[in-house]
Amino acid sequence: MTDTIFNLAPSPGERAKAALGRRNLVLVGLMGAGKSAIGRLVAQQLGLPFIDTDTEIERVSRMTISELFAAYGEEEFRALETRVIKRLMRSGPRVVSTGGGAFINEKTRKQIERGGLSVWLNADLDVLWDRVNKRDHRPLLKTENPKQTLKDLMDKRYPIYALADITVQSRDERKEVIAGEVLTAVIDHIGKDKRP
Ligand SMILES: Nc1ncnc2c1ncn2[C@@H]1O[C@H](COP(=O)(O)OP(=O)(O)O)[C@@H](O)[C@H]1O
Ligand SMILES: O=C(O)C1=C[C@@H](OP(=O)(O)O)[C@@H](O)[C@H](O)C1
Ligand SMILES: [Mg+2]
Repeated sequence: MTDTIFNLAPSPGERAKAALGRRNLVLVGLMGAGKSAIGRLVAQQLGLPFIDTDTEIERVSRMTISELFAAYGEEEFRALETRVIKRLMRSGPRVVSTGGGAFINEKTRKQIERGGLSVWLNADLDVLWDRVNKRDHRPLLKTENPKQTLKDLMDKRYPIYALADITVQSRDERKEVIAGEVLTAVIDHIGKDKRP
């Protein structure tokens, strides 16, 4: 009997999904914060579709992000990014992981504010560096001193990421734990919104 009652209690995923309604859950933050990896897990727990905007841009352009930067430059990439996010924010719900620069662009940020609930995956420099250092597919980090570049981007971008609806600390902890904290933060945030 107790078991039956226990099993009927909604899971954090179900509660967060109900709280989200038709809104998209949008992950923002710097390169290496875990937006793509955590977003995928969060979507699984919510039972919602998952879209990574970089993957979507690569799909529609039939080029990798590095190829796009090399052939057309960052400005053209940002224009594509804005267009993809605008389209995604028109319907929902789903989980959307953005590229690190998306939320920094004012036009894109306004679109996210209208169609989504934003979550900043905040992380310190050493955590980010450890993660991005393992791969070389990020064009903005192809500099003489990529760790310093990352630090400069943190200084510029963190005040803007801080405008997100919710902040979750991404750190040296299992991905499932961070994904669980995102769900709890969504439930808490929306609960607070509804209080008189
Ligand atoms: N909590 C975590 N623990 C260990 N590795 C992680 C964690 N979060 C992300 N990663 C790894 O760090 C790398 C960068 O993550 P990714 O999701 O691509 O970041 P972003 O999309 O924010 O740039 C990936 O290899 C990913 O698997
Ligand atoms: O920070 C940025 O401006 C960028 C981050 C990348 O995505 P991730 O944050 O998923 O690495 C990708 O969109 C592109 O290389 C530019
Ligand atoms: Mg990513």
